[in-house]
Amino acid sequence: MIEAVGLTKRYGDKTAVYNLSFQVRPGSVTGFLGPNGSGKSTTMRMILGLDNPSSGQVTIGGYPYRKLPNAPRQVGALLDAKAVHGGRTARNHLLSLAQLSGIPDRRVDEVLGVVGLQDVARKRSKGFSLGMGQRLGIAAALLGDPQVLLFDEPVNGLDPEGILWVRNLMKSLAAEGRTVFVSSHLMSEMALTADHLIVIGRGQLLADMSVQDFIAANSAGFARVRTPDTEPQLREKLSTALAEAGGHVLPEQDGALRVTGLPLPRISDIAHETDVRLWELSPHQASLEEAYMRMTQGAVDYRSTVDQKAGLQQPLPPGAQPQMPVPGQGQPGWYAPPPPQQGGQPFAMPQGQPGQPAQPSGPPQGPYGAPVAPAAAPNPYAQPAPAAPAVDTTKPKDAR
Ligand SMILES: Nc1ncnc2c1ncn2[C@@H]1O[C@H](COP(=O)(O)OP(=O)(O)OP(=O)(O)O)[C@@H](O)[C@H]1O
Repeated sequence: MIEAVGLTKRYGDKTAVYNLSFQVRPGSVTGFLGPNGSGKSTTMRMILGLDNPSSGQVTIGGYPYRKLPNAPRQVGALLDAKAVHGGRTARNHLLSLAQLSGIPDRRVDEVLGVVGLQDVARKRSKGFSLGMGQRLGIAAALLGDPQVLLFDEPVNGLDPEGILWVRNLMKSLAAEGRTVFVSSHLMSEMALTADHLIVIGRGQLLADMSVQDFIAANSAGFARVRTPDTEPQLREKLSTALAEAGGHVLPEQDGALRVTGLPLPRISDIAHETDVRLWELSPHQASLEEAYMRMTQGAVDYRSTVDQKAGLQQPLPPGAQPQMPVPGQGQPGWYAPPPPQQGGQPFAMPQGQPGQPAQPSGPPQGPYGAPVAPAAAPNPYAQPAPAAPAVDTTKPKDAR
């Protein structure tokens, strides 16, 4: 088990991690989520003894990493896949790691097989693609057959087959009773891989709960309602009636309506009363991505702006319609419906000073129950956000 208690890391004026306490338990995959710069890598580095906490502590099996007996046999980690000697072959890189930790040479060939690099084992790693580098980093993490594994964005650069392989690998490692702690920005992947989530924002704990609980706590389900495409006036009629009944109605890209605030039977009754035929009425659960966006939107330091294209865009071809606004696209502050029992985000960013308890109240609500981006939410930890373009999280850190 990994246990952090009051973990804090300051770099000069910058507080990267503040008073973080959590446990990562064996037997499940624990996802570690947070916006860019929220402190995930810093936390992982402290777990691995690569950085010293300013205060607090983090232990693995009760020991700080540096005091763990034979740590490389107990803990495997992928932090930065590019941190290899590019002039060495993949096999020699792993052999040198194995020899340092008293791991037999035959284990190197085993892990090369596990990650699918056996055919390039004798090639220098500087010629490796991003995905091959990731596989080599994963091989290094598996080398000592450790009980505790940390992976920082392991699927970066992997092809779909590789992503599926990593997903199954994480799950099988956890099923063997190991502790698996994995960070990723790919929410769809996390939803399929992780059992439990630890979410941080600006260095502080936002959530520590199962994936199911996280989604339920941060977004309500919604109904998709579709009226006949051939009769657009029915759609308008139903929208008005649903809104009058207290529902929140948003258009979906395919012409359906997304309705929150009304139970399905009520929507059906309203459609019947207003004499509107339905082609679809279906219940939906918000995705992990939507729940995550809702929770963390107040803790994002690097936010993109709409590209105005300086008037350079081509005029629409004759007859073409401008795109219909779609929930979550180009609508700042719209993420997923809030959970009804909470009336909003239950895990708002702490508004107080360090050391003071977080305020449980959610951010101000906008139309459709969506929280309005806090205009001047005091953040005692962040530096002023640089006027930088959005960070492309699909690229590895060293390629951004
Ligand atoms: N060595 C350092 N010196 C100064 N500041 C640092 C250092 N390492 C990290 N930071 C700062 O600490 C904060 C947390 O960074 P960290 O890399 O841990 O975030 P992250 O959650 O891993 O981000 P990302 O998702 O972009 O990888 C950032 O503001 C970063 O600039």
